[in-house]
Parts: sequence; C-alpha cells; structure tokens
Amino acid sequence: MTMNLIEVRNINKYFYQPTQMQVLTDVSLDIEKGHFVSITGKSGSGKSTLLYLLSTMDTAFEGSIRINGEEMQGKRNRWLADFRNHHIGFVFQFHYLLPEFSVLRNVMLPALKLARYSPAEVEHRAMDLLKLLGVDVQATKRASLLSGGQQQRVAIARALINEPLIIMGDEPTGNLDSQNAAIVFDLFRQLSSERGQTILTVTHDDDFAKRSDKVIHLVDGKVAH
Ligand SMILES: Nc1ncnc2c1ncn2[C@@H]1O[C@H](COP(=O)(O)OP(=O)(O)OP(=O)(O)O)[C@@H](O)[C@H]1O
Repeated sequence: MTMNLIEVRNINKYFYQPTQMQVLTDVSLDIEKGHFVSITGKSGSGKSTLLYLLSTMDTAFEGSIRINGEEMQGKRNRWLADFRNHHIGFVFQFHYLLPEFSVLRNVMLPALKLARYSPAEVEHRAMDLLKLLGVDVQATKRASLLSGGQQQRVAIARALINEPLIIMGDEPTGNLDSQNAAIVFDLFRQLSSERGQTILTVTHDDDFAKRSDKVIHLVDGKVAH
C-alpha cells in the first residue's frame, strides 16, 4: 500500500518586502514515502521557497502542509524544531560543516544533541555512514582539509545520522563535479529504494531530475501539470 508522507494543499505564499509579491499560488502536491522527488523550474519560480516551507522552517503561509500525518500549519516553533530534528535531514549546496572539528565529530553532533543513542553507539553509526559514503579514511581529519566533494559527502552523512524520514536538498550537487554529483545521486537512489527514505531536492540538473521518481515543476509559483 502506498502512503503519502507529504500532503500539501492550496498553499499561497507572499513576501511583503520590498513590495507585496505572491511567490507561490495554490500549490497542492503529494509525495509518497520512499520516493525520490525533484523540484524544478526557472530561477525565481519559487523552488527554494517551496522547499523552505516543506522543511517547516518558514511558517508564514496559507494552506495546509501535512508531513507524516501531522499538520504543520499553526504549530509552535519549538514543536517544529523538534519535529525537524527527528524527521528531516538537510543537504545544502554549501555544506556548512564546522571546519575546525573532525569529520567524525561533525557527523556525530546532531545525534549527540538528540540523545537518542549513547555516544558510543553514535560514533559507531557515524563511522558506518562515513564508510557508506566512502570517506571513513578521513574520519579523524579536520573537515576543512577535505576536498569539496568529500565535504559534501560528510554533510550527507551528517544529514543521515538521525535516520530522518525525509532528506531535503537545495541543489545538493550544484557545487560538485560530475563524478561526485553521480556518487551523490546514486546514494539518494539507494537510500530511497533500500531504506525507504524519502528524498526531496531542488535541482537545476535535468538529468538528475529525469532519473527521479517524480518531478514537481514550478512555473511562476504554480505547479505545472
Ligand atoms: N525572503 C524573501 N523576501 C522577499 N522576496 C523573496 C524572499 N525569498 C525569495 N524571494 C523572491 O521570491 C521569488 C522566488 O524565489 P525562490 O528563491 O524561491 O526561487 P527559486 O526558483 O528557488 O530560484 P533560484 O533557482 O534562482 O534559486 C523570487 O522572486 C525571489 O526574489
């Protein structure tokens, strides 16, 4: 049986500075659990705005966003932060690792904050993820000493450490050469098909989008059908 992990109904989103502007208009969509979904569209079409709403970091919108059966509209910031920590992993174009910390420490931090597992278990799981991503040899190095592609893989390990239901990416391969972009793509594929994790990424890369399970294409803030 399929299940919609994300259900969006009739979203309108406005920005008020410098002048009032409607960025998303009547956006409705469903995302199934375990699917790999790309959000595409021209620059300015509203992709990042939509992802930001779905990530629960922006709560100023009209309409309904249900994730894993929970309505996000009207929830308090603390509740949303807790929901994000448990269920959503983020991968950005620029990875925001802590440069002075070791690779291993960077990956462990979000899990230590959650305190769901003991530090020893967290370290074990972090090492497993670094292995999966092919950067385990670098575990004790300072993050700033790794190449851009390696740092991005470490950032993905960090996004996965709390076993999120959903992995969200804003141009996660935008800053990578084609070889590293292919590694990241294949990993996302594997996470969705083998672990049932749901992947949602904004991308400008048509090949990347074509090979995902579903494409949400935005034109002027509306979903194109
Ligand atoms: N915080 C904000 N305040 C005011 N306007 C904003 C804000 N964020 C985005 N916008 C505007 O909303 C529109 C959509 O922006 P958004 O970043 O969602 O587009 P995008 O499709 O992700 O573009 P790109 O591909 O260039 O990243 C743009 O016109 C942008 O200028």
